[in-house]
Amino acid sequence: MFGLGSRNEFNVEGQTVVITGGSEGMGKAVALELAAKGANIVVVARTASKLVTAVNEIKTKAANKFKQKFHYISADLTDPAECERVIAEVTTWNSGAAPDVVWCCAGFSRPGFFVDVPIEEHRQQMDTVYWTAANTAHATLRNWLEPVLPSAQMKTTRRHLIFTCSTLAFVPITGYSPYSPGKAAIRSLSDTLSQEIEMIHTVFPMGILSPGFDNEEKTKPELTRKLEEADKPQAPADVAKIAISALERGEYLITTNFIGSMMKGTSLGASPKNSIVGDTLLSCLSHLVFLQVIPDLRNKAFAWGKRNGLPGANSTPAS
Ligand SMILES: NC(=O)C1=CN([C@@H]2O[C@H](COP(=O)(O)OP(=O)(O)OC[C@H]3O[C@@H](n4cnc5c(N)ncnc54)[C@H](OP(=O)(O)O)[C@@H]3O)[C@@H](O)[C@H]2O)C=CC1
Ligand SMILES: CCCCCCCCCCCCCCCC(=O)[C@@H](N)CO
Repeated sequence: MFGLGSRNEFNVEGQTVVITGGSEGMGKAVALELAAKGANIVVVARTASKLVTAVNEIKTKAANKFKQKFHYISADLTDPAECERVIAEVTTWNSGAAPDVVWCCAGFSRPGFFVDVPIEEHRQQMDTVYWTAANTAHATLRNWLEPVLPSAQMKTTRRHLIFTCSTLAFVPITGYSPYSPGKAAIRSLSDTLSQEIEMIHTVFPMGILSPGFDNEEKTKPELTRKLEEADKPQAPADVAKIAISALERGEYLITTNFIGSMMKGTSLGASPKNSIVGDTLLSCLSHLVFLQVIPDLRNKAFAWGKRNGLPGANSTPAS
């Protein structure tokens, strides 16, 4: 938990890993990295054609192509029954053994000012961001924690359930109101589960140069772009590598760059820490930094509002 040892806390060689949202972006990058480390991989997303292409690419990265297996399942994870089906199908495919690692990467953002985004879309974002993760976690943990008769017990490897959040769960930015609340809910679920089980980790990326990012740029307000200009979006492969190294060190809340760590520091609260000394110092330092950052963000928003008017003022009223 404290990341002090040199032991690899996330050895996936020979293990079976399920990655939701594994057909593109960060999820696919995670799949490619873990295939190269010797894992069997199952990627899950809705669009089968993208999954087929992804699996073919993931296969080429296998450390041992004679031993490793690859599979995809098309499912809409906003539906809890679909998550149960996914875990059951993986278990059958895996010769009756549950997956060892489940990494929730599914999700995307549809930015816009709160009043400009129809209320149904806010609810859909909660489904896409929070419920895909919570449904997957629920189905997985029910499977993992199911009591087994002593005579049927077998030695299981160390299991890991990993959520993919966003640093917006630490520091919200205007324009992401359809999205950040779902990510903040994942963080809360993660902290709650960390008191129940030891196998939970959550990754908080900054911008990722993925197909999802290209899409969100289409509806992102100019002000949002301005407020996040300090962020230099990272390549999916870099985000995957940095997150996996942190998992190997046994970290719990994982950030992928300096600004992300500052955002975590200022919002660490009662979350379990990776390192008592390191995280406490980070927290102190980031609180000092944010004394200046918070008014800066607010002033930029105020100045933008003065120039452009209130959100919603020019939008057509809901019918
Ligand atoms: N891009 C960014 O800047 C950032 C992204 N993140 C988070 O990181 C994760 C990965 O993002 P990114 O790399 O951009 O991903 P992409 O948007 O590029 O890919 C999203 C993946 O999720 C799948 N997916 C979406 N909805 C569902 C659903 N209902 N059921 C099953 N699968 C679904 C998509 O496939 P399909 O559409 O076929 O279902 C696809 O495989 C997400 O959780 C995102 O919120 C965090 C910080 C920044
Ligand atoms: C030294 C400290 C300075 C701190 C400045 C704070 C600036 C805020 C940057 C916000 C960046 C948001 C990245 C997440 C994006 C995301 O999750 C979406 N792209 C969704 O896909």
